Amino acid sequence: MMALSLSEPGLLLSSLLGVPVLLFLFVLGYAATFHSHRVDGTKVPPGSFWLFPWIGETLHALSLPPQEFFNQKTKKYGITFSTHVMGTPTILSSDVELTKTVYQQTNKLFDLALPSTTASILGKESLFFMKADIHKKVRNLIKVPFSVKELESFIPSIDRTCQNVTASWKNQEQIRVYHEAKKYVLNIAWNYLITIDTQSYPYMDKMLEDVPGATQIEKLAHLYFTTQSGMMALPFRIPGLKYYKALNSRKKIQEVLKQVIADRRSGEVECKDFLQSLLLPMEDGSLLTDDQVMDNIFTLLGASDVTTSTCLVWMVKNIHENPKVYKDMKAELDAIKKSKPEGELLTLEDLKKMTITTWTMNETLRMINVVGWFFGRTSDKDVQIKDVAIPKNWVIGLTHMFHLDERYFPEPEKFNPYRFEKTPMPFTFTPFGQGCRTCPGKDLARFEILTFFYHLITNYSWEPVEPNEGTCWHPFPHPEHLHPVKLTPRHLGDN
Ligand code: HEM
Repeated sequence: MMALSLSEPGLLLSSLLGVPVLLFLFVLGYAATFHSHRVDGTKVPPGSFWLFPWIGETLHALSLPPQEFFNQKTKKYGITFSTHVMGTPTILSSDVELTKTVYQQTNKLFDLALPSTTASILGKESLFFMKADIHKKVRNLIKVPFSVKELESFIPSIDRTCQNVTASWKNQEQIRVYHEAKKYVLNIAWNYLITIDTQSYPYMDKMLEDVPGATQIEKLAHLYFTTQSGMMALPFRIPGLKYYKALNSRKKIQEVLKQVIADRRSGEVECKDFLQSLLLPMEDGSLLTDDQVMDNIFTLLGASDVTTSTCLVWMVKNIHENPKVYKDMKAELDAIKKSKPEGELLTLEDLKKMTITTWTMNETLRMINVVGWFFGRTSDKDVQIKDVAIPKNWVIGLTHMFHLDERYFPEPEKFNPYRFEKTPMPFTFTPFGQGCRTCPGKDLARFEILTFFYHLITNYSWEPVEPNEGTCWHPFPHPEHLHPVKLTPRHLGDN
């Protein structure tokens, strides 16, 4: 048999020519495979998957604000289109009816689609990954502590935390709003979860002695932030890398929580907090395991932190850029402060009076999708909803882009809280989702946000240090430099 040698010029040439041809054929086949996907004869929505498998259009999408990517695609393909992002073929849509149906079919036809790193950081027993049956039982269990009735007794704790955080700004000429907002939200979350402000945990000092931070809550916050930064990182367990550090911090928090849970189960310590309600029997009499309890504590920390602090920072920015809104909020909040005896904490009745502040929160949530670019659903079966084919294992992304549709919100690019004087059309304003997985923390978030602006506006005025600060859009939208502002203390009646 004659051996082939690449040293032969003809063979070398044809080999070199062969590589691009093979590559071309591969890419053609790859693209054709996606475009030919059908469910019951219906083709997937039009779109493009770009050239390379796995990467798809990810880099292009991440290089733009979500709205711009969406506008580009919508112009070309319509309001429902196919793409390939984050390693998965994906359908994105701003169609209200389609979104509503996907929400209604969640836990029936669809499960949540989240990155695998999120799963390993939050834990596989997280509410996010629970299947229909257990999900329903746990949602029923947490319904009580998240109800307005129960949260009402937590308002003083939110108020005290807010006063501490805002008082700490007195000696600072400048703060970074996003950083402060995160600190505030996380302190509330830990108090809500395990009553750390009034309950003593002596063993934590030893367990957390090598963790940076002056107090137990600061140490827990430090560990949590390290954990969180691994959620969207590449999943390499290599010392020094974000994901590795995140898993180590998670382990440390778990050790602490194990001890806290053991004390509660033994009846030695009893508090009126979220952890205590997770230890109650579910409707069928069964109890959550320690792992389930711990994973759901991580879930609440993660779900409350990014969302609420993102809303807070954009609200601060929006209010400053809209003097009429600022003036009206100031009048509203000053009036509430004037009506209260000195030192009295906020009540539910006070929060209910914050109408313009609530509209401003809604308008901020309308304009910025604080949960990130989109969150997805996926199915292990082919699904067809009206004329949209969703093949199995594809992701259907819920983008909430209809918040920016002029048919539902005229002049959608304009920040106009007063539009919320009228209730939006059904299913067109859904910052907290819909259906069986609607955000359970929405009232807690609302109370935190209203309290924050009550103390900010009645105690300070502020000027942004960088009026033209850019925006980082991914994974969660925030001002590029965490929004540094200069604060000036103000007294009631001051402009
Ligand atoms: C402005 C603040 C917030 C916004 C905009 C927000 C929004 C959302 C959205 C859109 C979802 C997904 C719903 C779905 O998949 O259908 C969600 C889920 C969730 N949120 Fe929130 N959230 C906020 C604050 C909070 C807070 C403060 C907590 C808890 C302390 C919380 C806990 C959760 C949990 C546990 C889930 C998962 C629910 C499930 O899968 O059953 N969120 N949130």
